[in-house]
Amino acid sequence: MTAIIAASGVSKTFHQPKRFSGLGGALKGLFNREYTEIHAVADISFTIAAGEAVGYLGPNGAGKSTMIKMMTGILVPSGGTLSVLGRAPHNHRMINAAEIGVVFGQRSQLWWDLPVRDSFEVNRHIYDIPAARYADNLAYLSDMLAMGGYLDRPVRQLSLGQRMRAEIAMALLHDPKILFLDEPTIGLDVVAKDAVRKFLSKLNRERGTTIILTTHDLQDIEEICPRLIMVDEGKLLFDGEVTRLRAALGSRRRLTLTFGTDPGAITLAGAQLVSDEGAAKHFLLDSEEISILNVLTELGSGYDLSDVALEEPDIEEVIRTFYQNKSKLAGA
Ligand SMILES: Nc1ncnc2c1ncn2[C@@H]1O[C@H](COP(=O)(O)OP(=O)(O)OP(=O)(O)O)[C@@H](O)[C@H]1O
Repeated sequence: MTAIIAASGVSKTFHQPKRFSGLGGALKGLFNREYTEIHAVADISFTIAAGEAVGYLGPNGAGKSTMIKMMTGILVPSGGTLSVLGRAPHNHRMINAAEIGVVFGQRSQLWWDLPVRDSFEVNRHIYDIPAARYADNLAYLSDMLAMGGYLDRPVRQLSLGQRMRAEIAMALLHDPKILFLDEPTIGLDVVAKDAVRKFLSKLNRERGTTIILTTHDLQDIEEICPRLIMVDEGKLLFDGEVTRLRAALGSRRRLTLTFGTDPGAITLAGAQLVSDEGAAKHFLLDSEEISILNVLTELGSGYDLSDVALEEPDIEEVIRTFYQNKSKLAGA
């Protein structure tokens, strides 16, 4: 697959004027400008292929929005090279804008007092979308995002969930190859989050639209993005499949064996008993290699086993372990 986004040693440094306290400090600041350097993005490299869905994750101030703003051409990198669809985005903002879609969860692109449909019409003119394609896309998006009931209502009357669905539709009317989303589910309730996630996942699968999203919500990653890029303090900490992250951290799967009657104490090689409720026993498996078949063979016959459940470690737990074990990942 060809890379449609390539970042090589990309960095972004902001220079913020130092503030001094008190009146004397304010005067000092006027005549003696000193700056603090903020390395919002520091030497980040990755490539993204067409059709991928990638989650960009990190704590507050990690540099996620700054990276998205560079990829969309809003900010100019301070160092390194960045290419989106074969071009440096900040040098080709107009052409770049025609081929990408952008959704900023906290900033609306819709016109507040106009009906949703009118905002869409504005984009139709800006992007010069042919009438038939516009009609097709509007029908598809309106159906997929269940917007039929509110297309003719002013944006200010919409719920946050309705508005977010309209924001996403607005960003997709011109058929962008890449959709960037900065915190698309922030502030939404569970039902609205679910609708947004299902749609994005379907869009990626059915239309092959490349998706890059930043989020604090790990469930966004679980449901939309097989690949995860993690950053902290501007630096790249992990880039790979969520499953590889789990394996690298040794996060363990949880096995629950349920019996018709309490079989008493049970020990299994390769598994550690973490809680014993009599008829239900919970184990943590020591490694990725152990399968249910291994366990059942180890257990042997003669047990009144009624259910076996194997759960992947919760992603929240994986990420927590990650931040506690950053160094372990260096060689992962
Ligand atoms: N225009 C700016 N001028 C100065 N510093 C900035 C500017 N924009 C961002 N920063 C700083 O750069 C760092 C990274 O900010 P950024 O918004 O990219 O982080 P983030 O990971 O998106 O955070 P959050 O999850 O809180 O949105 C922060 O320390 C922030 O204060």
